[in-house]
Amino acid sequence: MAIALVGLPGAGKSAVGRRLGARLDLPFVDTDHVIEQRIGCSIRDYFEREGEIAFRDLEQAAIADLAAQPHGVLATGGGAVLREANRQQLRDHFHVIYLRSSPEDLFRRLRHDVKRPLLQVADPLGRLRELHDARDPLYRETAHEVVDTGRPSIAMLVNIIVMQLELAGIVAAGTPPEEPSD
Ligand SMILES: Nc1ncnc2c1ncn2[C@@H]1O[C@H](COP(=O)(O)OP(=O)(O)O)[C@@H](O)[C@H]1O
Ligand SMILES: O=C(O)C1=C[C@@H](OP(=O)(O)O)[C@@H](O)[C@H](O)C1
Ligand SMILES: [Mg+2]
Repeated sequence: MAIALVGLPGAGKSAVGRRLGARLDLPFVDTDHVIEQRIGCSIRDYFEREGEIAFRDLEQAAIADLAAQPHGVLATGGGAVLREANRQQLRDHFHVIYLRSSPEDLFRRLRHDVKRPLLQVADPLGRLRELHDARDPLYRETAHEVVDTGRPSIAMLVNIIVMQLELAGIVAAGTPPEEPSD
């Protein structure tokens, strides 16, 4: 079974994905982590040094590799849906869930974050609004289902996703629920 999470930076793809993998007893992979292992430095440093297009090429290669043997829970980077080839690979080989969030909620979560290169600007909330407008249709086009992340905690989101996967017959019913620890 292969599940991929898409959504804007801060939507919870990495945090929810890790806990979802543990809950379903499936391996968890983060494309950003795969890329960092390959380049031997942080994505922020790579972005600054080599530019966005070089990063997108690495991201496309990582997604193609992971889609060749789809298994487990995959957290993508927020820009993975920008390329048509990635959208197709994800849609064809994974059950894709769009973690939808408002720019305002994301801003609250990421205000003090320094790791996300696209948000190191004077007006990060404005940038998040632009990213949301440009990408929301692409996330929707790629995803098989949409989960709203505005109010639920990470633990609740894991429970909501498992319930939806059970209802859709993608995982067997009866996985014990996540403890609400946050
Ligand atoms: N639903 C949520 N409620 C509270 N905090 C969250 C939620 N989703 C994510 N976070 C927090 O927001 C930050 C960004 O989450 P992360 O998983 O790295 O996002 P992404 O991988 O989508 O960019 C992390 O500190 C994470 O713990
Ligand atoms: O939105 C984007 O274009 C990006 C999101 C990041 O991942 P997260 O969505 O996990 O922050 C990372 O892939 C890179 O900085 C580019
Ligand atoms: Mg992430």
